[in-house]
Amino acid sequence: MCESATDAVHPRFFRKPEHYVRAFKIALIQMSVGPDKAKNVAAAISEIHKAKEKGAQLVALPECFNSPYGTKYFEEYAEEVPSGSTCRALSRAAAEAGVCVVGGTLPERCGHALYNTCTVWDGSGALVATYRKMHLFDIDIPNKITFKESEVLSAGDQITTFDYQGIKIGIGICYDLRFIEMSHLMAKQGCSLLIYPGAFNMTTGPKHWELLARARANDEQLWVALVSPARDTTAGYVAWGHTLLVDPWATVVDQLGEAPGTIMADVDVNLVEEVRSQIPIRVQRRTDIYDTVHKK
Ligand SMILES: NC(=O)CC(=O)C(=O)O
Repeated sequence: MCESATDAVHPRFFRKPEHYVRAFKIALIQMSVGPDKAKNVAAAISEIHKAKEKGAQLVALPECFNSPYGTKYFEEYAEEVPSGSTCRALSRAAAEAGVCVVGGTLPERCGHALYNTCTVWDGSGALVATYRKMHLFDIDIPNKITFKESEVLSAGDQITTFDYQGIKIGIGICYDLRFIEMSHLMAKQGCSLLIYPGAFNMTTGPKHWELLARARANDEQLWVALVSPARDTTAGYVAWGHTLLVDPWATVVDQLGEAPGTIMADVDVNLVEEVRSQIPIRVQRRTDIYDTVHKK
């Protein structure tokens, strides 16, 4: 078998660990979420196993997959991370299926504070990352939608990435998608994929959901996955749905509609390198004139 030029010159120093991969199969689960927490969690676990059977190696769930999305629900549905029953179920499912699980989000209780939190589990069921939504969803569009997460939630303050078999993945939650500085810093930290569990609504969804996913993919030349709950028109907050995957060329690889469903696709990091080498904006930035800095 041919050795690559790099291996031939520096056999010891440049060889990547055996478990590193260049591509993997991702499953994005757009599931229905209702008021019955146990039923929501059981549905998520069942979807993780189904995705594994179809070949998924990393499975991502939507924002608020164990609770309806709304400030009046967070206190009642909140759990401690990682000791709560939802986290224990996610850990068990990840270990039984042997897949990495990006556990959407759940309302987290920590002392007196509540957070909108994403947990990430590896294929042995170990917690590898916890991310608390950093930009709270406080908006007021008269006669359309007014929402104020900050009435009950506290904001996280840690940009969070994790390693999946040599591929760095960043996590954001819903409204975070609007903040280019955050995605830029995750890209600077080496991410090839950003996953955002999210639940845009019937006003902002059609206007901005796909636009922002493609914008972030194009700005940072990486993969972007947005994972929404399915639409429930009887809910207090009606989610847009439209779970989607965008590649580093900012092309929509697949997008669901409003109904429950799953996107199964290959995420190939070679594409990240292809775009970044062919359109080299990363090395052409005028950081002598401007910059984006990580303060915390
Ligand atoms: N629900 C959110 O956090 C964000 C959202 O719906 C939007 O930005 O629009």
